[in-house]
Amino acid sequence: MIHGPHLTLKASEDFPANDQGGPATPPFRFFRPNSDGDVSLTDKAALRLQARGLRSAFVADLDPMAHRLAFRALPTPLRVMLDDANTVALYVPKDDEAPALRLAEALVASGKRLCLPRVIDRIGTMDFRAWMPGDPLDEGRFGTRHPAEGAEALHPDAIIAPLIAFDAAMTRLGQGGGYYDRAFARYEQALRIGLAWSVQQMDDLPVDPWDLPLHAVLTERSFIESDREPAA
Ligand SMILES: Nc1nc2c(c(=O)[nH]1)N(C=O)[C@@H](CNc1ccc(C(=O)N[C@@H](CCC(=O)O)C(=O)O)cc1)CN2
Ligand SMILES: Nc1ncnc2c1ncn2[C@@H]1O[C@H](COP(=O)(O)OP(=O)(O)OP(=O)(O)O)[C@@H](O)[C@H]1O
Repeated sequence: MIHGPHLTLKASEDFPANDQGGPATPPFRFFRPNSDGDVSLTDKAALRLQARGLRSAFVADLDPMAHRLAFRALPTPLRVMLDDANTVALYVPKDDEAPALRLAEALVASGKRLCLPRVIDRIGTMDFRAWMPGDPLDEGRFGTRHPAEGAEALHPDAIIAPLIAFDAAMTRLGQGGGYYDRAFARYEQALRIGLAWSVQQMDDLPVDPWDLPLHAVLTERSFIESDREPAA
């Protein structure tokens, strides 16, 4: 539907190279699998394994100062994209995921209500519960954390989502539970914004029929925006 060659990208904001004192990292490119290869790199599970390894090596190698500074600011094009969004969903990062909660203060300062996902069951259902910096978090499934019991359920206007990998067509590869796919389908008017380390960008991820493309991805180096109308 929305995927395809018509979906071209512009780098709306490329952060100055190495402005955070971090290592210069060339964009990673996956080798396309060849037809007689014995490892299918198009297989989502194999891609997840490799992408997790890359992400973890990248984060381990990151200069501590660069890590501390990453994702601290809300870049102007993202701020503009979020102009009409009252309620923004962040996530509590685990493992080496991009540190989404660092955006919380800036979002609150620009008048947004925040919410976080709460996993409801093991078959892919989650909802979004109100949260403010400083509010307590409960332990959830899969090592995730979510707002405490009783936090108000909110309808997000923008969903800032974790990911394992993304590509130039704004395809998102997640943990494989389908939690975000379902949330994107349920809140189909909401903006879908991926948050990732730049090393998580790959060439041509496989697309399943239920995959909805992201509207933008924010990395520690750039803000990559799809050129189609947001929340169409
Ligand atoms: N930080 C964060 N929160 C999130 C997600 C996420 O990807 N990251 N989710 C995105 O969907 C939802 C939770 N779903 C998740 C599904 C699988 C795993 C995961 O790490 N799976 C491990 C096995 C863990 C286990 O079974 O205990 C794995 O696949 O190796 C994490 C979250 C909602 N909250
Ligand atoms: N809108 C939907 N409704 C019902 N099931 C869905 C929907 N979207 C995806 N699924 C199911 O979720 C499962 C996992 O999908 P996929 O491998 O694309 O997950 P993912 O996007 O990587 O994970 P996540 O969204 O949890 O980060 C698939 O079996 C798929 O059938």
